[in-house]
Amino acid sequence: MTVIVLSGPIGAGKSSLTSILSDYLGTKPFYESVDDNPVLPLFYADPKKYAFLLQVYFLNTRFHSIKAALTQNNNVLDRSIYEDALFFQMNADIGRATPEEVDTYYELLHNMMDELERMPKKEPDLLVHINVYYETMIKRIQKRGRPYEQLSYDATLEDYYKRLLEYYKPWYEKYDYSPKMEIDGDKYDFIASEKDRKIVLDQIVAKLKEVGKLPADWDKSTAIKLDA
Ligand SMILES: Nc1ncnc2c1ncn2[C@@H]1O[C@H](COP(=O)(O)OP(=O)(O)OP(=O)(O)O)[C@@H](O)[C@H]1O
Ligand SMILES: Nc1nc(=O)c2ncn([C@H]3C[C@H](O)[C@@H](CO)O3)c2[nH]1
Repeated sequence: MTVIVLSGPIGAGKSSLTSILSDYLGTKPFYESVDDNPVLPLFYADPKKYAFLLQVYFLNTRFHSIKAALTQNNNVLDRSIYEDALFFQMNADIGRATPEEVDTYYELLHNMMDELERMPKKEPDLLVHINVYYETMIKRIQKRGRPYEQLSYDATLEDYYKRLLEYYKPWYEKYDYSPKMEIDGDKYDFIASEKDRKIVLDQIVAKLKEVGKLPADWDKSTAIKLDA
């Protein structure tokens, strides 16, 4: 049973790579709740009012996803519960949560993490982190075109996105729930370029072999599925 979690800033390419990777490995994708998320547009319209509610919404959906992923066979998760506190802490640090909300959030998070400790499989097998510079992030956000994420919708989003990038570096360094690896999301266009997609998939396969989650002689052309 192999569980891969993806991480990275907004627009880094997590959903896209989740789809590519799960397709390639023949595993099940778990996507972040965005288009069906009723709180997300409310948050971007009034972040101070909705930061806590949005976080509880994401935390709840991420808890469901990680529990399902850790109990079923072979999954890829687009952003996981391990990234949740990064977002909440950043929003709290810029005054979007009361001390009571901060306390309640961390109590809830710790409760959920304790539950995961009791699962037969407790942690993912690999974290794949996509790095992007601010310029790439903005280009991708514009390309995808969600109205409420655009700088033209709210000019303060520039600070928010830059700050988010700063929170990711220490977060990645500290992350120790599983082996981890970084993908250069600035350099590789794994959407349009077949060559780049192959390079990125090869990097991930090499890491899965290194951590013993794929046999050393695994090859896509002859493989049926990931090692159970
Ligand atoms: N490596 C890449 N090269 C070129 N375009 C990319 C790349 N990765 C993603 N994109 C494009 O950037 C946009 C954002 O990608 P995607 O939705 O996968 O990001 P995400 O990390 O899941 O974002 P979010 O954090 O908001 O959920 C999409 O239009 C996608 O086609
Ligand atoms: N505040 C907040 N907390 C989260 O945990 C979180 N996770 C994702 N997002 C926002 C980023 C993209 O706009 C959009 C899709 O990733 O949702 C979040 N926002």
